[in-house]
Formats: sequence, C-alpha cells, structure tokens
Amino acid sequence: MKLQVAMDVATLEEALTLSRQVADHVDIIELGTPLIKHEGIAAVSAIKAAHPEKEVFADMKTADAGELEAGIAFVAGADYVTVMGAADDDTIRGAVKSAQEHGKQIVADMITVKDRAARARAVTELGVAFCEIHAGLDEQAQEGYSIQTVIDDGKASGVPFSIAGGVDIDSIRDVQAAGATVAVAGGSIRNADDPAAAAKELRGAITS
Ligand SMILES: O=C(CO)[C@H](O)[C@H](O)COP(=O)(O)O
Repeated sequence: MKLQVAMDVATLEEALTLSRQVADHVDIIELGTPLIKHEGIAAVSAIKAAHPEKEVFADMKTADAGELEAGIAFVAGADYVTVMGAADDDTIRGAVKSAQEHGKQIVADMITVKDRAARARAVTELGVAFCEIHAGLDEQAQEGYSIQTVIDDGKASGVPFSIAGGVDIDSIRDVQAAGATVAVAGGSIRNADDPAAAAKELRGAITS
C-alpha cells in the first residue's frame, strides 16, 4: 500500500516546507484543492520540480470540463488528477481521455457520493485508475463520524481504491487490511508537532 500526504495548506511556501519534511516517508505528494486554487496550477510544477522522484497528485476535484482541466494539470506535471465521482459520466470520460493522452492517471474522488461502492464500480468501468473513497473535512467534523464508514465502503466496492477521511496511526492498519491501494493522510501529518515523525510512523505501520 502506498502512502500519500495531502497538503491542505494555502501557500506554496508552506507546501514546499511540508513536502521537504515528509518526502522521504511518502510515495505520493498531493497538492490539496485549496492550495491549487490559491497558488494556481504552477504550484503543481513547483512541487514536481522539488520532488521529481515522487508521484505528484493534483486534487483538482474537477466537476465539469474533465478533459480540459485534467490536461492542464497533467501538462503542469501531475501524475494523478482527481475528478469528482459525482460528476457526469462524460466529464469522467473526458478526464480519462486526457490521462491516456499524457500517459497518466485519473482518480475519482467519491466525496458526497451516497452509494460510494456502487458509484466506484461504475466509474472504474469508465477508466479511472482507482477511486478515492473519501469523507471530506466537513463530513469528518460532523458528530458521530467514523472513518470505518469509508473503509467499509472501499472494501465493499470490489475495485481499486484509496482511503481518505482522517487516516491516522490508529486507522492505517485497518485501511491496509481492507485492501486499499493508497492511504491518504492530511491532518494527521500536517497538524503533528513533527510532521516528518508522523509520516515515518504511518509508513512504519504499512506492512508492504
Ligand atoms: O481532499 C481532502 C479534503 O477534501 C483532504 O486532502 C483529504 O480528506 C485528506 O486529508 P485528511 O487526512 O485531513 O482527511
């Protein structure tokens, strides 16, 4: 299972600081949607230039114009680009077409999708590399939230998936046991007193 750090920060300076702290311990470096909105797509190029040996994930959360938006991120240096799983099938098809042209990959973000497992199967048929079974930051803040809901939906999907929704040292083993391809960790790394140590601990909990 790969480990992905989600950099939900506002500035490229903060992102570069964080990525340099944790790069040795992660496989994929994600530029969060707020970072891309604030800094622009050039931030993707800057992170790729700083970490050419790492896979770079642009969390575009594209909801329309899939081919155009994915192409913008791939040209900037992204290896993975997200499109909303809730988007129109044609939006997802367009993003996948762009990925094929660039030799890169589309990930479907299942945030806000009600039946995550069923939609994950459907968008996998459309050609996405894998689905991010995801509870967003606002859903995580709701009373009674448990990451187990997304872990269970990933397992039930029967297709390749990553898990995002507050992955931390207490849940990462369950994420791997469910069969995830990638564990996405944002807050548990970014908000740690020592982000490098937090990423290293997460990495150490992954068995292969
Ligand atoms: O895409 C996101 C929010 O929309 C986050 O990057 C994702 O949820 C991972 O961060 P965290 O581990 O803090 O949940």
